[in-house]
Parts: sequence; structure tokens; C-alpha cells
Amino acid sequence: MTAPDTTAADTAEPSGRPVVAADGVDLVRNRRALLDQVSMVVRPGEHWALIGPNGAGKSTLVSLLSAQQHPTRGSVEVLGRLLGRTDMRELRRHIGHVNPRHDLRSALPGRAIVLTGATGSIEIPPRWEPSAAESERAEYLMDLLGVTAQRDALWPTLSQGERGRILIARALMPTPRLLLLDEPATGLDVAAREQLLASIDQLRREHPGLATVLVTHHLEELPESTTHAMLLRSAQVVASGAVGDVLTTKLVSTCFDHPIEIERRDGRWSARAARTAPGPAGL
Ligand SMILES: Nc1ncnc2c1ncn2[C@@H]1O[C@H](COP(=O)(O)OP(=O)(O)OP(=O)(O)O)[C@@H](O)[C@H]1O
Repeated sequence: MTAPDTTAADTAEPSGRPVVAADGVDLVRNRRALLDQVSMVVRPGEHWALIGPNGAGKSTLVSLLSAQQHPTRGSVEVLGRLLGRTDMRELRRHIGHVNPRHDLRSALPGRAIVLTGATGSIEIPPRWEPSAAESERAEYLMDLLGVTAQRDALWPTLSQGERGRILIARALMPTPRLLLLDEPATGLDVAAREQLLASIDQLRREHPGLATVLVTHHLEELPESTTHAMLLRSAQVVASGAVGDVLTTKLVSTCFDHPIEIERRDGRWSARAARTAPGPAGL
């Protein structure tokens, strides 16, 4: 199945105008800095990994990129619009955000959940009917994410992996130029994780203008198509830039404050505790 329509996210913008431009961002809550002088530029076609230990500030940064809150200081532009000077609700409709805490209450079938991406709501609004183009796009996206077989299955019966892929299809309904994936592989078994990562790689190939930011603690959960990375630790950026320059043994060890060896094989990353030299016999 091919994409039914061509829109902004399907073609890289010739100007390469940033999708995200955050400059000198501080975010303070209860007199504590949750983000401290964070800067980030994401361009069309770039696929960022946001990595760091628990409490580093990753979800807080995503809450800015998804126009959920403003910075305390500094500036954040998303899709060319400055947070604090724009209608945040309207802006959110142009951002695909896959939130692991999706608050669904009704037992909707998979296809209906994907279609709620067109209405920007959690439930299907009363008397709302999808257009032919919306129905076609929902079918295309379910096929792309490998969940066509779950189109009629009810949400409570879906596995965690199926739910994750349904939610990515939902987030893609409005053809966003920015897709935010907050720990999409958490809780998946190895086969479900590999299917999800293959779907993300395929999505990125089919939509070369799409920019994505994926949050994870685990380097094994990074798709091959990752182009850039940011390491966050205690609210601050440890390193940021091209993925090959950032995901190094030295920088990741600094970020997690633990000696970690990084390996990249066939485009994928793995991490494990660095082996220390054996001590003298008997010790
Ligand atoms: N509204 C708030 N007021 C005060 N502290 C907060 C608030 N929201 C988050 N925090 C704190 O900010 C820190 C960063 O939280 P955040 O959720 O961004 O971290 P994270 O890197 O996503 O962590 P994890 O990997 O555990 O999900 C945490 O210590 C958290 O307790």
C-alpha cells in the first residue's frame, strides 16, 4: 500500500527550516531547574534520540516540544511558532505525540482509535464520520505500522506492542511534520520491539520530510534510522549532535555516571557495563 496523499511531511523542505529551535531554555518548578540552558535544533528529516537516566529531564523537554508548557527562560520555536506567543492548542494539532499514558476510557476498536488522530480527541466525537480520505489514510497507516489485523479488535484486548503501534498510527493521522515518541518500546518483548523499530524505520523512509524525537533509556531501543542524539543529565545537556559523535563510550558513561561500553553493529547500538581489568589473584 502506498501513501494516499503527499503533504508537508512527505517531502523534505528545501529550506531545511528547523522544525524545533530551542535556545537557552530553563524550566523551573518549585525553585528547581528541571531544564538548565538546553538548546536544540531539529530539522526536517532528522531523527533524534533523547537519552539520559531517570529524572534527567527528558519528558520535561518533550512537554515543551509538544507545546504542553512554556519555558521559564529562553525560547522554544516549534514548527516556526514561538511558545508563549502562539495558540498552544492549535499548535498541538500539528504535532504527532505518542504518549505512553494515553488516557483512553472506552473500549474502542483499533481503527476508531487511529481515526481519533483526525479529530485530535481521545474519544470519537458524537455524530462525527470520517471522510473518505481520512478512512483511506487510517487504513494506510495501520498497514504501515503492521496493525491491520487489529483494526476491529477492542483496546482492552490489544497487547502492549499493538497498542503502541496503533498510537503511532493515530499520531500520524494529521500528517504531522514533527513526531514525538516517548519511550515507545517500553514493556515490549524482543519480537514486538523489533517489529516496532522496523515500522519506525519504514515510516521514516516513506516520509523523508518528517522529523522525530524519540525518548529512551535504552540504546538497544534506538531504530537504525536515528540520525542525531542528545544526552541529558541532571537537567543539562551532556552532548548533542550527529549520533556517531554523541553515542560514544565516553559520553554515555559520563551521562549515566557509570562506565558503559557502547557498540554499534549493523546500524544498531548496544550498551553494557565496561569490564574492569582483573585484580591480582586472590583479591
Ligand atoms: N511539576 C514538577 N514540579 C517539580 N518537579 C518536577 C515536576 N515535573 C517533573 N519534576 C521533576 O523533574 C525531574 C525530571 O523529570 P522528567 O520526567 O523530565 O525526567 P525523565 O528524564 O523523563 O525521567 P524518566 O526517565 O524517569 O522518565 C524529575 O526529578 C521529576 O521529579
